[in-house]
Amino acid sequence: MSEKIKRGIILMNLGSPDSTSTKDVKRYLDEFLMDGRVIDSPYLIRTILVKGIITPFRSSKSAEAYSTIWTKEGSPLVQITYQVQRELQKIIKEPVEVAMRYGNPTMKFAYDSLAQKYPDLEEVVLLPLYPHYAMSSYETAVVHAEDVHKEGKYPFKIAAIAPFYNNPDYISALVESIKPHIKNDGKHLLFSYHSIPERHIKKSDITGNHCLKVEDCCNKPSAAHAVCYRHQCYTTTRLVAEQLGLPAGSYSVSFQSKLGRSAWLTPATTARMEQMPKEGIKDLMVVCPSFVSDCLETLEEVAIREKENFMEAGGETYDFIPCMNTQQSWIETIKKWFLNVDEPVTA
Ligand SMILES: C=CC1=C(C)c2cc3[nH]c(cc4nc(cc5[nH]c(cc1n2)c(C)c5CCC(=O)O)C(CCC(=O)O)=C4C)c(C)c3C=C
Ligand SMILES: [Fe+2]
Ligand SMILES: [Fe+2]
Repeated sequence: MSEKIKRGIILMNLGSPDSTSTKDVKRYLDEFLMDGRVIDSPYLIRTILVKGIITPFRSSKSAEAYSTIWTKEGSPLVQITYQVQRELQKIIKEPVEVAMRYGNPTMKFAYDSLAQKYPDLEEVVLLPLYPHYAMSSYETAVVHAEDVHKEGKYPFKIAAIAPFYNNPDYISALVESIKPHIKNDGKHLLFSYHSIPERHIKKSDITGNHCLKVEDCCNKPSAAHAVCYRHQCYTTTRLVAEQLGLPAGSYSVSFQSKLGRSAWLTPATTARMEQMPKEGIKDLMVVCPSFVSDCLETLEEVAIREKENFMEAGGETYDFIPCMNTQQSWIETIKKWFLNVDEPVTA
């Protein structure tokens, strides 16, 4: 008799449009930006903002950006997540599924596939592919997964792996992805993280009086750090810099992909690209640790557009460091977390 499979894993990523047509991009952006954890205005204002202003104007520009990175298989982010699935499936016997927060494949599709193919499943481990906690990434993915799970009355329970920004295996895998680019030739290493609104940092603060309220908040001990995106980005940077032995001043942090006019985390990557050559930084490497898979924000924004900004401002060399993608140590790390799901991944 065949062995009963009791556990499975779902790799959860953000998602992409189904194609680069303006129609598909608009549908994707509407779903994404109507998420109250992404644009957190009251529903009516959000609807006017998103459907009346942002997506009618942004969709065609965004579709053009997607066309520059699209492959014959589709979106890099979705395809890389499938590649991770295949690599992981080679080294674990339990089923591995993929789900996107927005677009396809949906969370429901992943749960349904598992439930149909594996009737003995008792637990599904969710891995949101975000190293850092933000209400607009990790939180919305997990809440959505819980909602769909409740609605579908699936026979298995679910357990989510926590943000892994300081997990030693994640840090080592990230370091391994950066190391081949470091030649000890004086190049500056920029850690460019996805930005978020400052308002979100304050909203997520579980103490209500620490984040962006206390001077140098991210470096002062606080329970708020368990869900503080900026603290977690700084921590990843510090741990990677320590492991690479980078001297102070040879690396820095910036935040990319701002949308709209409100205050987002600074310094902005675009502003730094213009300033760095004037400060004497002419040779640059850029790594994007808020993403584990390459996507629009790394391949188009950082590898193409920000490079142009840096070179136009007087930069001389620019190395974009790809995400971990299907790197073997990253795949082995996911396997380890899955097999030890009851142990915390965050220190
Ligand atoms: C790293 C995690 C992410 C956080 C946090 C995040 C916050 C956030 N994003 C937007 C708006 C957009 N993001 C877009 C693309 C995009 N964002 C992430 C990840 C995070 N976003 C990824 C991986 C991607 C790429 C998706 C892909 O298909 O490759 C886009 C769409 C593209 C565009 O038109 O620029 C938007 C819009 C907000 C408003 C936000 C926090 C409030
Ligand atoms: Fe984003
Ligand atoms: Fe903080």
